[in-house]
Amino acid sequence: MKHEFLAHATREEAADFAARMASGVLAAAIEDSGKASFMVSGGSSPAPVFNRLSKTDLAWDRVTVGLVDERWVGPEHAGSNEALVRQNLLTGKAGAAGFLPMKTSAETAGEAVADRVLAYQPHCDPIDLILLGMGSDGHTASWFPNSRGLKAAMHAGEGATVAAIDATGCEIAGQYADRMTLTGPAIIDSDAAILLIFGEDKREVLDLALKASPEDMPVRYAIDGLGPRLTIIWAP
Ligand SMILES: O=C1O[C@H](COP(=O)(O)O)[C@@H](O)[C@H](O)[C@H]1O
Repeated sequence: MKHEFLAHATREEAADFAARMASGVLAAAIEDSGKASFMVSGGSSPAPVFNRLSKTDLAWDRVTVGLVDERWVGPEHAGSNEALVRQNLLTGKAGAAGFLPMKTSAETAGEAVADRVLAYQPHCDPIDLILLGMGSDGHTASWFPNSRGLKAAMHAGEGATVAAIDATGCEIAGQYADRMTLTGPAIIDSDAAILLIFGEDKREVLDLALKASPEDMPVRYAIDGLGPRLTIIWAP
């Protein structure tokens, strides 16, 4: 069985739907097990969903929010995914949620992997909900085509929740080459997933990815692995 694809007329409607779906999934997980893990992406797409969720009634003190990936810069940096999440999601009602950073004081993402694998393990067993994005090169998380560490990250062993990526030379990664990302097993074992994409250009990228190999367009690996647990939400 494959993913569900939902096209909305506007980005506002898509963000409303994604926020409603996310709060429903998290509430069900809390009802089931008393807690929920919510792994979120950075980049430009998720902020409208974060803003809606931050105003949503939920037992946020039972939710642990973590990152799908991080650029190896501190939270004071404009490119930090942690900063985006703190400013847009972890405010208001959602301010009661716990937060699991990826960035540590280690010099490089690689040096922090062992520590972050352990920190993320209890919350990836499996992840209750993951919010993915997709770049115009077909990357998701920090799985950049042709990046160093991509294969090891996608095909990591069970329990290896995070990995380092060196995206030097990958245009879309820009100045943020040193990164940490959730691994293949962490992402594709998630109980539920949303892939949020905006714009006609990204719909074309998605169409290409559905015909491409996971190595060329790594979002394909997440789409195939998640199958019916994935909802793709798109708006022009
Ligand atoms: O660098 C990143 O890019 C992707 C896609 O971002 P977008 O700006 O095109 O929405 C994002 O999912 C990832 O978390 C981020 O680090």
